[in-house]
Formats: sequence, C-alpha cells, structure tokens
Amino acid sequence: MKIQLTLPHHAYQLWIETGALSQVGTWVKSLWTPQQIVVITDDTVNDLYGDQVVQAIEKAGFKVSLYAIPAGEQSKSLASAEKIYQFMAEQGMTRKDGVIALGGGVVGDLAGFIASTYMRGIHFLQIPTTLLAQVDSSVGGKTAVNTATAKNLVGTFAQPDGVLIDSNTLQTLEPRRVREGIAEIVKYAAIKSTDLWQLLDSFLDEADLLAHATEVIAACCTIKKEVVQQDELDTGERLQLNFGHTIGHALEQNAGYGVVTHGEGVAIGMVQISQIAEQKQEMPQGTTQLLKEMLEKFHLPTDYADWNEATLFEALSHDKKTNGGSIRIILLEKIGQAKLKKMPIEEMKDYLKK
Ligand SMILES: NC(=O)c1ccc[n+]([C@@H]2O[C@H](COP(=O)([O-])OP(=O)(O)OC[C@H]3O[C@@H](n4cnc5c(N)ncnc54)[C@H](O)[C@@H]3O)[C@@H](O)[C@H]2O)c1
Ligand SMILES: O=C(O)C(=O)C[C@@H](O)[C@H](O)[C@H](O)COP(=O)(O)O
Ligand SMILES: [Zn+2]
Repeated sequence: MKIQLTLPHHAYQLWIETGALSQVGTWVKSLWTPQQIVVITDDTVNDLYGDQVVQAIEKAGFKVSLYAIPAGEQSKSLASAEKIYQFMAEQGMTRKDGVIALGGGVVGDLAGFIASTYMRGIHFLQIPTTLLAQVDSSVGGKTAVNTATAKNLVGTFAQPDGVLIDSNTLQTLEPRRVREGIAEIVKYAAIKSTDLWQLLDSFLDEADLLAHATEVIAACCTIKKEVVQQDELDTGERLQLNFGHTIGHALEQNAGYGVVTHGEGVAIGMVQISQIAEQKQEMPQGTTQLLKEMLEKFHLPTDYADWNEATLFEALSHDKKTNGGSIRIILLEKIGQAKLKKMPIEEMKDYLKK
C-alpha cells in the first residue's frame, strides 16, 4: 500500500508492504538518480540488515558507504552528528548525494538532522525498522538531537523523499521495543480515532497486534499524514501528536536517556497528564482509567516511582509548547478526540507535586 503525503513544497510516498526491504535497490533507483549514498544505521540494525541493504543499493548503481552509531538514545547527540559530518566529508559527499536512515527513531531523527544540515541540506530517505519508527518517527519530517539540557532541543523540519516500511523487520525486535511502539499507537487512537481504539481493544496482546502490523501501521500513518498535511510546522493541529510527551520527555531525560524508553515515557505521560486533567474537571471522569487499562494490556508502565522534581520542572521550561509562563497541554475530550489547553506552569508544577 502507498500513502501520499503532500505538502506545499514537497510530496512523498510511504510504501508500506511486507517484504518491501527485499526491493530496496529498485525503490531507491525509482526515487534518485545514481549518486553517492551514506546509509546511517546503528550497530544492532547493521548486524541484521546492513549488508542486505548496502548490497542491494550498490547493485542498483549507487556508490554506498555505511556509518553505524552505537544503538540507543545516547547516540542521538550533536557529538554523533559531528562524527558523521566528518565521515561524509571524507567520503566526498556533495549536495547531489543522499542519506538513508536504516533503523529506529534514534537513527531516523539523527540521520534526518544530519541530512538537513550537511551542506545546508541533502536528499534523505527513511527505512524505519522499529514499530515506533514505522508508525510515527519516520513520517512527517521532525528531526532532532538531544542535549544535556533537554530532549529534542535541537532539530529541523525536513521531509524525506520517501519512506519504506516493511513489517517483516519487526520479527527481530525485542518485546520491550514492540511495546514502546504500541504506546505511540495508543496515542493516535486516543487523540484521533475510535476505529483504531476499537481495533486495539480487539487485540489480546502484543503478539496479536503484531499479527495485524501492516493494518495498524497504515492506520497510524494515515492519521499522521493528515495531521502533518494540515500543520507541518507544529503550530496548532500537530501539537496533538505530543499527547503525553511533556511528562514523557521529562522522564526520559530525568532517568538518563535510554533508561526509560521514549514509548514508556509517553505511556506514563499520557496517564499522568490525564489524571491531572480529570482532577481539573477538564476531562470526562473515567477516561484515564480506559487509557490505563489499554496500556496495561500491552504491558506498558503508567506510573514512575523515581520522579526528580527539580529536573522534571526544568524540563517543563524547555518543552516546545511552553511560552511566557504557561504550557499548552493536550487533553482528551473523549477517547478518539483531543483538545489543547493552556495551563500556567506553576499550576502544572503544583499538580505534579501532588
Ligand atoms: N521524529 C518524530 O516524529 C519522532 C516520533 C516519535 C519518536 N521519535 C524519537 O524516536 C526515538 C525512539 O525510537 P525507537 O523506539 O525506534 O528507538 P531506537 O531507534 O533506539 O530503537 C530501539 C532499539 O531497537 C533496535 N532495533 C531497531 N530496529 C530493530 C530491528 N528491526 N530488530 C531488532 N532490533 C532493532 C535498535 O538497535 C535499538 O537498540 C526517540 O529518540 C524519540 O524521541 C521521533
Ligand atoms: O510528529 C510530531 O509532531 C510528534 O510530536 C510525534 C512525537 O511522537 C515525537 O516524539 C516527536 O519527536 C516529539 O517532538 P517534540 O516536538 O516534542 O520534540
Ligand atoms: Zn513520540
């Protein structure tokens, strides 16, 4: 199945098909004319899929090199970017050349950031290999690196020329990584789709969801495409995709990048912000419980014992939704429908203290 994402200055397709990775060479050739390519991946994904992808793209007529970062959130950094810029310069990469991200959201966010800044921007393709990256991070053009100050503090909006999504790659994914992708899927359902919520409701567990991976991925990508087409630069509608992310990002940073995964942070964040909203009478009573039950069915956490108040509050001030002493939070009108609400930072802190 192909989903077209059309923006004012750029359009591209998401190709979602089981087994698509075996056609990666012809896919790249259909999008780019022969030139030099650097495949950015991590060491785990490299061991699994690196050779296959490099050989297929070489066979399609491209000069290919590969750079593998250590797997994990710690690698989503300016220090990694610096090393890869250097590598690309040594390879003689020019503006006519391209970057391919092969991996999860860490690789995708970092490689997208590099592609959009090297020589002020070169071509970019996404081959997401985690559930989270297939349903969320590979689509829509947000790129980022973390700094010691905040998660995703530095980044760009830069769309890829195409996204290849092969759910076969999920067969090698660890269960914890499957679950973190499910957190973002529950997010889409909670903010935008009762149909997707019902589908998730019908699954027994993670394995059952994975058996329907292509259907679920297509549903999420369709929602994300519609949101991004309306608000590419994250000024209104797109902010809904940040449901649970203020507390989630703070926790990720608080725990130390990689200790609490992004998806786990989002799961906890969605439940905690919903609890606050229910206390404020801003959300129908019982909605948080529904959310909690859905996340727990997929063995996701919904609370966190080791909050560090100081770093949590510091993180709030660096959230991109914070402005002039208040923060925009995302609440649920009901399951399947979200709304934005401004909240004074001090009030948010009071609730978090409780
Ligand atoms: N740009 C966006 O719109 C967006 C959206 C959501 C999340 N994100 C970002 O994505 C990141 C999280 O992404 P993630 O969960 O994919 O993490 P990740 O990229 O760290 O991947 C998780 C782990 O899975 C391994 N892995 C990847 N593919 C595999 C496969 N097929 N088989 C076996 N192992 C595999 C990786 O080596 C890694 O150890 C966070 O940094 C988050 O901020 C970005
Ligand atoms: O695409 C978006 O927009 C999102 O907010 C998707 C989120 O799942 C993702 O984690 C994103 O990277 C968060 O971005 P940020 O703007 O909060 O840094
Ligand atoms: Zn996210």
